[in-house]
Amino acid sequence: MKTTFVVPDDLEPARRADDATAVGDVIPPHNKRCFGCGPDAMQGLHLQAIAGEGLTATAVLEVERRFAGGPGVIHGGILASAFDEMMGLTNMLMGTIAVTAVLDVDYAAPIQVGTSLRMDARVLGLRGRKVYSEVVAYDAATPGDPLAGGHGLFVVVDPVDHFTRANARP
Ligand SMILES: CCCCCCCC(=O)SCCNC(=O)CCNC(=O)[C@H](O)C(C)(C)COP(=O)(O)OP(=O)(O)OC[C@H]1O[C@@H](n2cnc3c(N)ncnc32)[C@H](O)[C@@H]1OP(=O)(O)O
Repeated sequence: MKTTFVVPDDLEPARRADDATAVGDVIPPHNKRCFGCGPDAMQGLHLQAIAGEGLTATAVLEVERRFAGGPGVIHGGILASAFDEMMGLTNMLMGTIAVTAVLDVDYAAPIQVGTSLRMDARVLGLRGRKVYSEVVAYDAATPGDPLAGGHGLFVVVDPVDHFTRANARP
């Protein structure tokens, strides 16, 4: 895969929170109406990310017909949303909330409607409030070369302050 996203080579190590979701359990949605993970988002992706060892998580997105962009293949924005959510949920294993500042997607191959898309995400490391994460996606039925990959730069925020200010804008 190819990417222009630059991951600093001197990242600080990130640590799993003591009370993080147990390995093998679903990371709870951060908002029930979230387009990516919320059970109450009627048109959403309904991602269920299973916490892995350390700061990793895995989920499967069933690429439904409603997610199409070009004929028979996933819409690029849907894939970007899924990647954003996967990394955002995985970041939560640190016990912090981090919002996306930069999202980079490598669309390595077309992904057909009907694919069970396995996404493996992990936190790469920190630089102050900045969190660097990555995600790689495969066809769950026939694992081989990745179909797509993503990187994100997230910034840790105080969620009450962040969302209060965001919602107060005129
Ligand atoms: C609820 C969480 C669940 C996750 C679900 C999935 C994630 C999402 O989709 S979140 C929604 C989409 N994202 C957003 O709405 C975020 C909107 N942006 C913002 O609120 C702000 O720009 C925010 C919080 C990212 C940064 O603002 P602020 O807190 O003032 O931090 P700021 O001081 O500007 O930047 C902090 C660091 O990040 C860097 N940074 C910030 N934005 C960028 C950027 N676009 N590119 C590169 N670096 C950046 C800064 O340079 C700075 O670096 P350093 O510490 O080395 O100086």
